[in-house]
Amino acid sequence: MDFDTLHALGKTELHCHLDGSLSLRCIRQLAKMINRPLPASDDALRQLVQAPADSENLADYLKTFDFVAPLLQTKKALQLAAFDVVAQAAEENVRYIEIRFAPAFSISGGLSLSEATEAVIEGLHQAMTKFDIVAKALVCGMRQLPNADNQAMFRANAALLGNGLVGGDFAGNEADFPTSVCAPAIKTAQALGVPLTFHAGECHCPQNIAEAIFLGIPRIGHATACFDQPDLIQKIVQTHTTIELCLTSNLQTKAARSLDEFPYQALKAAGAAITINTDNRTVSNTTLTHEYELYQTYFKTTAADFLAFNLNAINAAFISEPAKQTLRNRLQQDYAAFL
Ligand SMILES: O=c1[nH]cnc2c1ncn2[C@H]1C[C@H](O)[C@@H](CO)O1
Ligand SMILES: [Zn+2]
Repeated sequence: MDFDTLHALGKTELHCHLDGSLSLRCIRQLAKMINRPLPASDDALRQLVQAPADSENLADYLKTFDFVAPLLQTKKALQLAAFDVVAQAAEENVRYIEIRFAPAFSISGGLSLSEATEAVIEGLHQAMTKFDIVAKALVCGMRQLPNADNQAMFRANAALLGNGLVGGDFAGNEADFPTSVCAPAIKTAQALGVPLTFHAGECHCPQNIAEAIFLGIPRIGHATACFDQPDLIQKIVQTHTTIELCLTSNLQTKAARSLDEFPYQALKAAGAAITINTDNRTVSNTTLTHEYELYQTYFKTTAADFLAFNLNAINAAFISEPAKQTLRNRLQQDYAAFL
């Protein structure tokens, strides 16, 4: 399929970070609101907000996020940011998206942990009235923060569940903060009834994936380190764990040092529920259409595969069964001409 066809295909995205996906136009708008000077040329700005081509690891990649954090400290900024990311997704025919962000990184201007989320939800709602897309929010605990902080964040946000907020995640510094360290906050989120996904396997540590599954988490972001672990892949299949693959991001963080270390083929062959995601549209300089193009080029992924991955995403989405059925019908229609 050519790029225009891939662009036109209906899509779904479970794994997209708000702060890593702001358009340059939105970054300029938010910077202006706080009188922060930015380079005049988009090329120069891009250098500041994209992960460096020579990132050595996840920690290196994550440094890029420090640049936008000060821009996301007011209700208005978070609303505009959420609207902006949904608009980008709708433009490439994403029918359903879950957008995640860390409330703890948006409270230095005086917002509370739940006000930050309310602002994101407001932006998502505004975008849904304008575009043909369903957009929901996930709140991220951060691995490097104390469990008490992540627990406070989930407690503060639990009341918003079902009202635009549909679940939670843990992101951040995996190399220094393994899954076991986060177990108390994971258990708190689960006790509060927060559906969870979880970043794991970006640092050549399959144990972090295994522990997340053991803790009962039904979706794993990345899971890259399972690529040469047949027993773990079997576990993923047996437990019906859905995997949120992020190809470009993995090559940048060196979670996969080559395509051979990317687990797509091994997971697909084993019958695992995989999904395709951008992770960070701006930091990784990608779009979902571009990711589809890469899968097609590298792995000969077909329209039937793409449909199957979209249906996997719908199955694992943190929304009601009737809402899922509406999206499934829509995607079946989208792909009918290509199968
Ligand atoms: O790929 C990632 N792995 C771990 N953490 C990540 C990744 N992409 C973004 N993050 C972090 C940085 C953001 O500030 C935070 C919330 O979106 O999530
Ligand atoms: Zn991520």
